[in-house]
Amino acid sequence: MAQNLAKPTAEMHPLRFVIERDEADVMRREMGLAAVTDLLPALVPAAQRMARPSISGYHVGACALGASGRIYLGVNVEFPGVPLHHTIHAEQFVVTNAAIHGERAICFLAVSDFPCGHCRQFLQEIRSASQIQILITGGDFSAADKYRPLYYFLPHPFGPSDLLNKDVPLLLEPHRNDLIDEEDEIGGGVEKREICVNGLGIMEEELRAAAVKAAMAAHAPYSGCASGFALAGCDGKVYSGSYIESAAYNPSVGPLQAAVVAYLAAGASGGGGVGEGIVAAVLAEREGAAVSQEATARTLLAAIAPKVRLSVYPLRSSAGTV
Ligand SMILES: O=c1ccn([C@H]2C[C@H](O)[C@@H](CO)O2)c(=O)[nH]1
Ligand SMILES: [Zn+2]
Repeated sequence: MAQNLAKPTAEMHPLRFVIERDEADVMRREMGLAAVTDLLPALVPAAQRMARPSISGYHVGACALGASGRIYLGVNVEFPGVPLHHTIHAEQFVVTNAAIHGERAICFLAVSDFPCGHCRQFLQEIRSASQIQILITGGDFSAADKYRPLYYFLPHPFGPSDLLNKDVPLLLEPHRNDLIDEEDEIGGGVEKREICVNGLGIMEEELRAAAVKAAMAAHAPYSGCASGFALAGCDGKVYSGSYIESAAYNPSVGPLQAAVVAYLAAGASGGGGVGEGIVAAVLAEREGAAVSQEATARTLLAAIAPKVRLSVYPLRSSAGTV
């Protein structure tokens, strides 16, 4: 299908995945737009151009406005060599991007295409999801005229309230999973081994701590398998992401996918493959839970960064549940 990704308004600005409130206001005024909600659809083509659809060639872009006033961009990311279910949808990317940056709510969302059923379901993990206002900028249906609430796109939803008590935190709400880091317990912190790559010294301990912190923040109320993933780039920086479960299970975003979102959102991968520049990887996950991310994470990591060895750190739940 032909996709028109060129739109002059979005061309004017550098491509970034997080736009601060003040910057968004400057952009809005420069573009002569009345409201920040008009800026979201204007940025969708810029988001589309940053997509990584190396299998389909189909660029999906999403722009979300957070309660903080920040704008988050999201794109679809495809992974050649592994099954299609590893794909990150643009809507999943934008929500994961917001979660990584500590956003507490998403109010408005502009997307280049209709969100698929799986994305409509994924959005249900956010409290009051049915009120999120969504505008579609492309497609045959002329929905670009106005925002409509998520319940218009997904009436009669199945969601967290079908499985969880009301007091369980939902996605974007603060999580503090009750986990004990076994390495810390046994040795008072792992031996500080240096992984020297490209002349850079990257502390495994720093990666492990980032992965554990991400696991503490994971949204895993259905399996209890909280997990987090940390990647090191050849710039010596650490990028981490938390596992996000869906009440319907299948639309969940794995911890490595979440870390890939952090990596791409920071512009760390350059223009090449998604895994370009990744030099080290760490998974921290609760052991003995009903599910495990390790095998899947190894498969995906081998596809995007074949030379990188994965370190896995087990975590224990102090309360017996997460
Ligand atoms: O809601 C949707 C539907 C599809 N895609 C992506 C997934 C895949 O990369 C490509 C073709 O399905 O479009 C999204 O990002 N969001
Ligand atoms: Zn989707």
